[in-house]
Amino acid sequence: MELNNKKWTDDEFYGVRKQILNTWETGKGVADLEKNIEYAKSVPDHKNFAKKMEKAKNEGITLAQPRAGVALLDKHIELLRYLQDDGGADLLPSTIDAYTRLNRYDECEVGIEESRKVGRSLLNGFPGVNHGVEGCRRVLEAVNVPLEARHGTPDARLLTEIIHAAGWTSNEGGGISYNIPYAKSVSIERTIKDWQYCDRLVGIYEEAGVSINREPFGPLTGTIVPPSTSNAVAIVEALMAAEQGVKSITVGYGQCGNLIQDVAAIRALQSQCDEYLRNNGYNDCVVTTVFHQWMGGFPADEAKAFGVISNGSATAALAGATKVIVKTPHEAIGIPTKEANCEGIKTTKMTLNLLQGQQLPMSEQLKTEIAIIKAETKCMIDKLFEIGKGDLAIGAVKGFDMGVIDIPFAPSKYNFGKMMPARDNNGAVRYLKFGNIPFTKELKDYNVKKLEERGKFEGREVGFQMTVDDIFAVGKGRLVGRPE
Ligand SMILES: CCC[C@H]1O[C@@H](n2cnc3c(N)ncnc32)[C@H](O)[C@@H]1O
Repeated sequence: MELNNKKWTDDEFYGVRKQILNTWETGKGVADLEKNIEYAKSVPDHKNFAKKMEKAKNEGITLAQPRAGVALLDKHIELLRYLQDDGGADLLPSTIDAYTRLNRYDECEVGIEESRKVGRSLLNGFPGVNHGVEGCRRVLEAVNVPLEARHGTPDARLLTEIIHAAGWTSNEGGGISYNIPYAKSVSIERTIKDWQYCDRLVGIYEEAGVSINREPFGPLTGTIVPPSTSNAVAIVEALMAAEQGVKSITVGYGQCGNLIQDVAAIRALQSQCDEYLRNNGYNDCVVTTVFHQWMGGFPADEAKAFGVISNGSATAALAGATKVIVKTPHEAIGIPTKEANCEGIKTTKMTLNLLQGQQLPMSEQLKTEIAIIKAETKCMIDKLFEIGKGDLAIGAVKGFDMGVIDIPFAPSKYNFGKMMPARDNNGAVRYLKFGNIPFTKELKDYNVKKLEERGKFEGREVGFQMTVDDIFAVGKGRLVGRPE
């Protein structure tokens, strides 16, 4: 099938569906799409992700959502109920394990078996495909808030069929955001097509009256990604999802650390995503935003980790993000215990509650940062439309090949890999090397000027050593990687 940014026909969709459902035995359990939709229709409104996100946006509140996932079904249910009841999570995940993300369901079977033997999770997440629609429905029926699959799966087609048949009304990911940061040699054409399938499935549920939320993965490599780079990817994935019939879209952004720039990134993301959707004829989408607490290196000291978590929560609230993704005091170690995960949520909710109703007021500085982010984002997206001759999917594939969008520190061989970021003297993330990103001269000059201010302050050359120092800075307890 040729790649293009057009809604799939029924023949195209159902042709692929038959083949997908045969890739693991649990695919049989979701063969009847009508029955799947009937079950999803039975999910009450308070457990519908799209509805809860829209309500939060209208009320101006920021919801808290953790990450969580373990191998065994009963343990996973116990974990989610604990995070809901003791932590106060407004929304729940099921973080899917790495084998599932690579479609290695046979390894999941082994992992589940071994986990049963030793009585603890030997998988780094919940193997949703192996537990099948029955298992995933048990998870949904055991909790009282909406449920989302969070993962990093280039080919999530079978997982998506199963989770939505189980009444999970949100799915994270996208053809770019779950490829470039997660895979080494999967083509962007392949993953855009596979995620068009996932989005078309959501469109079919929507057309049958079941609202389902889609969340492109905002942070990407989570390593000082400039806001306009991650905003551009989020908006491109939102546009491609809308073409397949998705109506509820949560665009995301990973905290960078300078308060004004982070607030500007969320404000720019919300308004520019609305604008691009409207200008491309998608007038009935509901766009919300998600702010990911700091995704880079964390301090091992738990008290300091709580400082990072609180800081991220405050930024999310002041930005007016619709939801915030919670980190835990075990971030520097790895997968958190349920207690540590719970503490991360409580710290987050305490900060959100204290700031409820407060948002950072507009200022000259904030206005400038919003304008810079929007202008940089526009340069990238409009170039994709141009080289795709109006087709965004074709433009995205060509654009990555040309370095029009270039994600720092990405493992994918399809990423251009010439752009390099670094923080300015206030910690805002700027472009140190532009690679082939098609910025205007004034935008390039702005970035250069901001980095030269830092060089002058630190008494050193502007260069890659700043980037290296910035990567380790937060783990060492500061934002800007000052020379030692
Ligand atoms: C892109 C997401 C990275 C974050 O995702 C967390 N994460 C991954 N897997 C699990 C899990 N099974 N339970 C709780 N958190 C998890 C990591 O700690 C990191 O912060």
